[in-house]
Order: sequence, then C-alpha cells, then structure tokens
Amino acid sequence: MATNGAGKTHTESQVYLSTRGGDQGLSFETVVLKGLAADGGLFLPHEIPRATEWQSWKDLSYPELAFQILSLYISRDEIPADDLKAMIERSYSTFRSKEVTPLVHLNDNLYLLELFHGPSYSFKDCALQFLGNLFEYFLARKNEGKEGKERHHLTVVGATSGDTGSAAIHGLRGKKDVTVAILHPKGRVSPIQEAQMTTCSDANVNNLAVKGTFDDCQDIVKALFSDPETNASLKLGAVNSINFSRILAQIVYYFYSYFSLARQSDFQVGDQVRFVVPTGNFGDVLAGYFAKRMGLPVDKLVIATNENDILDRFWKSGRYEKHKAQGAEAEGGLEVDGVKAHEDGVKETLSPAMDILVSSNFERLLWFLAHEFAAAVGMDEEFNRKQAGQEVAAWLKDLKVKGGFGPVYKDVLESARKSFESERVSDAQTIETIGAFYDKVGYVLDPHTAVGVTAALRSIDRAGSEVPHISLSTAHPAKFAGAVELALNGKEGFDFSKVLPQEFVELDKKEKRVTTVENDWKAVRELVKQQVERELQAGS
Ligand SMILES: Cc1ncc(COP(=O)(O)O)c(C=O)c1O
Ligand SMILES: N[C@@H](CCOP(=O)(O)O)C(=O)O
Repeated sequence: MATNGAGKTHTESQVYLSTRGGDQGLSFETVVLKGLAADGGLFLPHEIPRATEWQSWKDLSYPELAFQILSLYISRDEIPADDLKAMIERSYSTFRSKEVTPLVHLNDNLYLLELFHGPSYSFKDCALQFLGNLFEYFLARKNEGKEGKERHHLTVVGATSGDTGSAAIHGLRGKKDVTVAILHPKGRVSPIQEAQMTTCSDANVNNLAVKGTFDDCQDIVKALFSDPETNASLKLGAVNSINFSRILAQIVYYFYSYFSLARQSDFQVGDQVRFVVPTGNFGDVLAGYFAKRMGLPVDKLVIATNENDILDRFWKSGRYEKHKAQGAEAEGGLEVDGVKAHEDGVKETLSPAMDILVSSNFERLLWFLAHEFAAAVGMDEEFNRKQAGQEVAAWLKDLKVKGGFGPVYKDVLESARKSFESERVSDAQTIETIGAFYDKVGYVLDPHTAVGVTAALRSIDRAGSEVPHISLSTAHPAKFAGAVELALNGKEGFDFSKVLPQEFVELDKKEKRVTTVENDWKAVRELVKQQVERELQAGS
C-alpha cells in the first residue's frame, strides 16, 4: 500500500497511467470521470494485480465475485466497501437472469456465454449498468450541498455502432446532473438498435445520426475529448470502452463463466480453457487478457473478426493497417466477397456492431506489449513505462498520419501470439453457422455470436476437443432480424416472432427523437452545447 497525492491509500493496481506516457498516479475516480487522457492516450492501472486467491471465488454469486475483482482495482479509500457492494448489487439487479451471465452447453466441448440478459439485450449492459451507477455515485459526492451552476454537470458523449448506445441510455436515462449525447452512423445500425436508442423519451438523452461510419463517430468523440476548451466547459464523460471502468466490469464474466463451467461439467478448477470473442473495438477481449494476467488459466483468447479484419491481419502479419495491402482488396464501393466496400474502407456486414476499422482498445494491448519488450532490457520500472508510452505514441501517430504501422518487432508479435489467436469470418460463414446450430441444437445465434462460434469451431480443430471453449454470445438474436431471417427463414419450425422479446414488439411505432448531423466534430460540439444549455436552464 502507498499513499497518493490526495492522501489516499492504494496498491499499484489501484492507480492509473496513460498509454502515451502523459499521466501516472491518477485515482480511479479521475479516470472514470475523465475517460480519455489529456495526451490522447487510454488509462490503464500501473499494474495488473495477480489474484492469488482466485480459486476460492468458485462459489460466489455474480455480484460477490464482481466485488472481489473490482476491489483489486479500486482503493477502499475511494469507494468504501459497503458503497461498492451496494452499487454492484443495484447494477446486476436489472438483469433478467439470476445468474446474470448464464453459460449454455452448445455441443461437445463448446459452451456459449450468454451476455445479453441485461436491459438492452447486449453484453454492453454488464459494464454500462455499473458505469451509470458509478457516475451517479461520484456526482452525488461532488455535488453534495451545492446548488445551480456550482454543481458538476457531466456531459456524456458516446459513439456507437448500435449496442453501446442503447446500453448507455439504459444506464443513464433520467440521472441527475448528466446529459447524454449518443452518436451513431446514420443508416448503419439495425432497425431495432436504432429504435431502442431513438425512442427513449427522457429529456437528458439525445441521439445524433452522423453522416459517416462508426469510426467517424468515434473520431468525433475523441476530438471532443482532446479539445481542452470543450472538455473543460462541458465536463465530458465517456461511456465507450475508452473508459477503463468498462473493461474492469467485463473482467468479471470471464471468471464467472470459468467457475460456471466447473459447476456444470467435470471440468476442474485449475484446468485450461479457451475463450472466443467476437471483436470490434477490442474492449471485450482485452478484459479476457486482464483475467488471464490476473491468473485465470486461459490457454488462448481467440479474436473473431468479421470482414473488417484489421486485427486478424495484425496477428497474421504484424502490421496494423486500415487498408489492406495493394491488390488484396478492391476498395471504393466495389464488391469484395459479395460485400460492399466503402471508400472509407469499412465494409457493411451482417454483424454491423463490429463494422469497425480502428479498434481503440488495441492501444491498451500495445502498451502491455511495448512494456514487456522494454522490461526485457532489464532497466527499472520508470524506464519501462516511459519506453512503452513513447512506443505507443509513435505507433498511434503513424496510424493517424500514414494509416498504419508495422511490422512491429518480432518479439512484440510473438508475445501477442502467446496470448491470442485470431480468425476472420465472412458473412457467408456467419449465415452458415446460424443455420447449422439451429439445425443441430435448435439454438438461434445472433450474427456477432455466430462470428465467434465459427472461430471457435476452427480453434477446436487446432487445439483439440479436450480443451473446453467458451464462446461469448454478445447480443440477443432479435436485435438483428435481417441476418437471422436470412439464415433461418424457411427452416422447419422457425418463427422469428418467437425469439422477439415483448419490449421489441411495435418498438418502431413509437415516437423517435434523433438529429442528423454532418461528419464534423465542430458541428457536433455545437449541438451538444445547445443541448446542455437547454437542460441546465430547464433544471435551474
Ligand atoms: C454485439 C456485439 N458483439 C461484439 C462487439 C465487439 O466488442 P468489442 O468492441 O468489445 O470488441 C460489439 C461491439 O463492439 C457488439 O455490439
Ligand atoms: N460495438 C460497439 C462499438 C463501440 O464500442 P465500445 O465498446 O468502445 O463502446 C457498439 O455497439 O456501439
């Protein structure tokens, strides 16, 4: 235990640094409220804690397990134990399953971790219910005894390819001292996702449809955070997985599903398992990397991308490039493998929430890889952190200026391959897998989950069927009617209305509130400013 500048006691895993070297020693509260570091980097704990007692967590309930894990990253001095427990209880009480994230046996040694039992029917609820409560907790503490303009009013801006948006809205609707602005790419989210977001009638929630891609929305959010004036005047908060608390809350279900497997099969605690993760912004699989580094026996984390395969190409080549090498792909609106390729390079696929060209959390993994590379030289920790920050900043600069970087050093790539494997899954294969599992076991997979399951089958072929595979099911199939119906219409006994939750019936008939905006961060800033002013006036 040490004491930081604010006199709080903490371990090294309870204080935070920026991946680009600009900050260190920050508290958890600062990191949650700031979202993104001032140097443009992402926050990480100084070190990943080793969970020496992890095996004793086997029979804990989901909230009890969450409390154990989160406590390793949050100093009791910042959030007292009883407050943290209460916040966790509240966050998971909104889930439809008592288990929160149940594990389902698909066949042989393949299991599906259902992460969609929260209010918005995607895995994002597992972290965003908690983040909504965290924001509320920190704001209530900051604003105690304050009135009017004295109060800290948080402006949450988020970019979504469909799921983060509705989960954030469910986590923050109606919360005091919070304005929410969610940016989605116009016309590139599923009709249900769009309706889930835009039919929210709470006054503090606003939807902006950006004429661009998800990456454009994410760039706008990062531009707002990087602008000191906007950041200071609007007091921005992040709901995307750039916010470290998102990654933190997602670590829990890796441990929980591991223990579920031990409870419901002859799998022994201590045995190795593989996790397969449908991947876009790299937040979910990064949480798995944290779990592995904390001590969970994870043989490999398998990254499953759709045809937007920048990550898969990195694991194959060591290059991280927005565009494929010359000749590898026809760009500019032509068709490749039957899929439209836009001039911006993002393909519209049947798993639209993963139509992402630049995975923002990959930066966090790069920091660990660069840190490990520096540490091999045998200098002190200050040197290692400085080297890692400089290396990450240089790679990210090349990504911005040249559209890519690499190949990275051989040792860096080897170290990435030690923990991860990767697979690219086409739309045709996605549809085939949805159809095959319906035929075999009568289970309806959503297309993102089907990307993961396809990758899992390939991984089982490589690793052997004795290693259990837990494939993450990231969304409820009803959110993606187009792909599911394409795969299953005409199959005996299939009726889409049977998988449709009551909340989604006639959702599209409700009144919608959405503003279309150009792909221009200054235009977005003006809209958000007007919205905050309106709300502050209404509240005063
Ligand atoms: C349904 C679904 N699956 C998978 C992903 C990919 O998760 P991540 O961005 O954490 O890699 C997303 C969103 O990103 C999603 O919405
Ligand atoms: N698929 C996501 C994209 C945003 O990812 P995040 O995890 O960084 O919030 C979405 O559905 O919005």
